[in-house]
Amino acid sequence: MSRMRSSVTRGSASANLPATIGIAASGTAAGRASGVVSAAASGQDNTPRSLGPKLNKDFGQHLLKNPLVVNGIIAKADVRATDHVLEIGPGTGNMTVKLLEAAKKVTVVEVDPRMAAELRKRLQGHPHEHKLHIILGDAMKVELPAFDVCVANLPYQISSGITFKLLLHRPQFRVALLMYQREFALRLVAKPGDELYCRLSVNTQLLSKTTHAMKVGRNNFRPPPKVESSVVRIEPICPPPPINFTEWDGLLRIAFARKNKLISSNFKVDSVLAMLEANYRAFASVSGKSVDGLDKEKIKDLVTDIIDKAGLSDARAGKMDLDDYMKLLVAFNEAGIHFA
Ligand SMILES: C[S@@+](CC[C@H](N)C(=O)[O-])C[C@H]1O[C@@H](n2cnc3c(N)ncnc32)[C@H](O)[C@@H]1O
Repeated sequence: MSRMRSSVTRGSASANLPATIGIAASGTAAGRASGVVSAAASGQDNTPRSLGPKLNKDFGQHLLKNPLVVNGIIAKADVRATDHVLEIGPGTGNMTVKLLEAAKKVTVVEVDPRMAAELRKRLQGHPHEHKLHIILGDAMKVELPAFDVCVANLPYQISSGITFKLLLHRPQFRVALLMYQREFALRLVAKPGDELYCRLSVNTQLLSKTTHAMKVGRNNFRPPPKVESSVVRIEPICPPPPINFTEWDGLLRIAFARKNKLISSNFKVDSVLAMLEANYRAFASVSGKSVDGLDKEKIKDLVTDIIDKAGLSDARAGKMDLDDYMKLLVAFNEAGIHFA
């Protein structure tokens, strides 16, 4: 019986990531630096060491060598036989092989041609080879297909960017199981009042339900990274909230500039008032609204009034929830205060 070969596309560079949402979460974007090769903590290494290209830490190449972890991630993704799965960064295919068994189709996006070649070689003659489609390119730049489930042991340097690229992708997917650096993962799931609660938490949770799915120790990777990892389950909120994300993220940037201060004082910083005044004038000129007598002091009074009326005069960014932020954005916009 002749077997169909996997298909390969060279990705086009059309990253259409809207606005600025969530890209710069504070202090979280460190990549995994290479460490010393060592044996898995549990389970068997399913990557033949004699095969495969030299691992490149610039691409975050830390292969998941413990099949128990691979199977655990795929089980939590609840892949159905009818699913089209997207895998970011397949490497030598430790997860890809398992995904092919479970899904109808698997599209992988791999930036390193040596890895893509290795994957093709590994799957040559495999009974599910025909289900595999390889996109050779940078996942941040290529156009992603419609898919049901995303699974990835991510290169950590693209954690924030790829998370929002996925969340803003249309049509929406059902679920994503993504491996992150532990601290980044904890930020994604942090709740108001938690130490790690930040703009990244609020932006992600506006668009999805996030849960911490699994801790993964360093020794499950080859080579082991310097940091611990965690898998997060991400379920997009469907339909997405009808929010102008540029406005939303603009408000959050001001709020989280000093998350433990009173929110009202964050909006009274000189540079913030100047920006709000300029935006107010721009919107007023479009809508024909008068700006007679408008100055920074007037904007300050308006801001104070809005925050008071929203019942947030004692609130601090680090303790406000999604509803508080939504209420505040609506009140600001209704009064002609804009963040973009
Ligand atoms: C942490 S390794 C995971 C490999 C494999 N999935 C595994 O678990 O064994 C990350 C993979 O992503 C690839 N990669 C790095 N940056 C990428 C990017 N911007 N777009 C697509 N793939 C990327 C690397 O070449 C590497 O194969």
